[in-house]
Amino acid sequence: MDLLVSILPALLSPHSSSISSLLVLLTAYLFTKLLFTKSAKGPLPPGPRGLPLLGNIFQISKFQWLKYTEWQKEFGSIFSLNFAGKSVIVLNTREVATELLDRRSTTYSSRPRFIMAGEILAGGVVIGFSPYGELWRKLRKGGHDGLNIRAAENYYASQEVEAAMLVAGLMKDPDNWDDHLKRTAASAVLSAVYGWSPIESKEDPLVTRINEIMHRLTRAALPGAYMVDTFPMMKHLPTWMAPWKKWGMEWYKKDTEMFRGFYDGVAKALREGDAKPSLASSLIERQEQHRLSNVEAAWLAGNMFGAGSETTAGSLAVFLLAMTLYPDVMRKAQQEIDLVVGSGRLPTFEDSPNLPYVWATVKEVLRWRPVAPLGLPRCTTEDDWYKGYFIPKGTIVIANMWFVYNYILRILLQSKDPDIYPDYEEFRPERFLDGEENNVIYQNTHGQGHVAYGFGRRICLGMHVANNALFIDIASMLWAVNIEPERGTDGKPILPSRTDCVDEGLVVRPVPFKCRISPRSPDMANVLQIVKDKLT
Ligand code: HEM
Repeated sequence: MDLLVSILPALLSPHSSSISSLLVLLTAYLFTKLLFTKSAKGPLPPGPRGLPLLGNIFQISKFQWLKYTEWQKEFGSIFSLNFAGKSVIVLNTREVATELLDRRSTTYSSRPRFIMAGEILAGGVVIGFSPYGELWRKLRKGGHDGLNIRAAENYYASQEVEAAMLVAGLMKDPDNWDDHLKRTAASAVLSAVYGWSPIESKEDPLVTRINEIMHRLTRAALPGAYMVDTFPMMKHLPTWMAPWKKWGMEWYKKDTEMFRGFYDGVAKALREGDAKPSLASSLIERQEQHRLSNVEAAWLAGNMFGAGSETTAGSLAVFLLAMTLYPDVMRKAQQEIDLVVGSGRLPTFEDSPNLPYVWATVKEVLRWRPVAPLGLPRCTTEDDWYKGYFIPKGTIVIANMWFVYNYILRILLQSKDPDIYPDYEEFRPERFLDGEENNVIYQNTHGQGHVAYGFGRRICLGMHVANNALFIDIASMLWAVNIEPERGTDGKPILPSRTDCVDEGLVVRPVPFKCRISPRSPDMANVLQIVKDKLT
């Protein structure tokens, strides 16, 4: 995801414009305008007025999901925008997102074309960028095999070890909590993907190398970054006329070699009977059945790091923010853990059925501040009509989860209990539990209770692995430490901002903030011994 937030912000961002890209956009506008005028078969959904030719691109603020939420008030559940001739629709309610992205998923499951990022730099084999079709189906099935809800259980043991390492890191070096979150998220994804042993630092050279690939792809997906994305014909220029193409192809070669190396390493370990369960090992075992080439399988595995690492780390940062602001929630979750787990050992996945409040906290983290508030953009593959509005083939579709996820809860809770209705801005895990501590499953949320993992056929492929990682990390942190606001010299708490966020391209996360992380038990040596026992 990877390119999650980056792509769309990028597609829409006025900040990246230069004179040349403006010219490109203008020309593109004239072509597309002509096309759209000819093919229009009905009114587009309503939307804000834009500038002649350039449409709405300069009206999009830095955090565009907030702007969309504002426009939703004026235009309702679905509105359309014009980005220099490119038609975009934004979905703002559960009804419309479920109707289009879930029920009509044959038409709404493709992605916009990313020529430089997806086709040249990544050889057309990045699952998140792939158009809806045969290749995407193969990749998705292969990925599903190693990441589905059952397969995700194979990674319990390594996720528990990661959580113990996280706790040890936070206890010894609490001020750098963000580094520990990033390390653990990266390490846990690599372990699930390749079965590797934990990495020691977020600066590990392999992690840096994979991060570079993901950031290269993300940057290349920005509009105006490469003219070939506006003039697809340029893809066919010979490399002597197109140095960018040569550069892209060279990186593709190098990155493919690296991903092949990782993949072949797992194949070797499998042959030697020394491989831990992982996505790569499941791909190797069933590669023929999935009809995946070595390169496709190697990139499929390699991509997961980009999709899973920063999203998980960002969500853990949201958790720390919530605990800093909502001490009652922290204490309630700790009480549950103390009752079920006690103080003599760390929580494990065996405790999972007995920790409903911790699970509700995981869901609330994902609902309250989704790290991918716009998901990944979709693209329609057929003309469509919705409530009398025409949605042409090739329209970019954005689900504004920032609004949708709040909206779902508002509507559902309103019908159940009007008293709970106004509090959707609060962090309140109880909304996911009935009075008896059973999980409440809201309809049309793919069993999650929120839509932070997206919709329909392209819903997040790694959501079970992500849920489990969040669960065990959160349970272990709550077991080991208290998380409180910093205090000023006057002893008063300095509360971090509830809402300020930073768009890091890959994810949207809370702005850096300080909090005080301290061991719960006065006997820190004993706790560290328990952690150490877990790690040996
Ligand atoms: C808290 C963590 C995570 C969040 C919030 C998240 C969220 C998302 C979202 C919103 C999408 C777009 C879905 C759509 O188009 O409707 C997505 C796609 C994807 N995610 Fe995640 N994700 C997370 C973790 C992971 C992990 C751990 C992995 C892999 C191990 C992963 C792999 C993927 C892949 C491969 C896709 C592309 C699916 C496709 O296009 O078919 N994600 N994710």
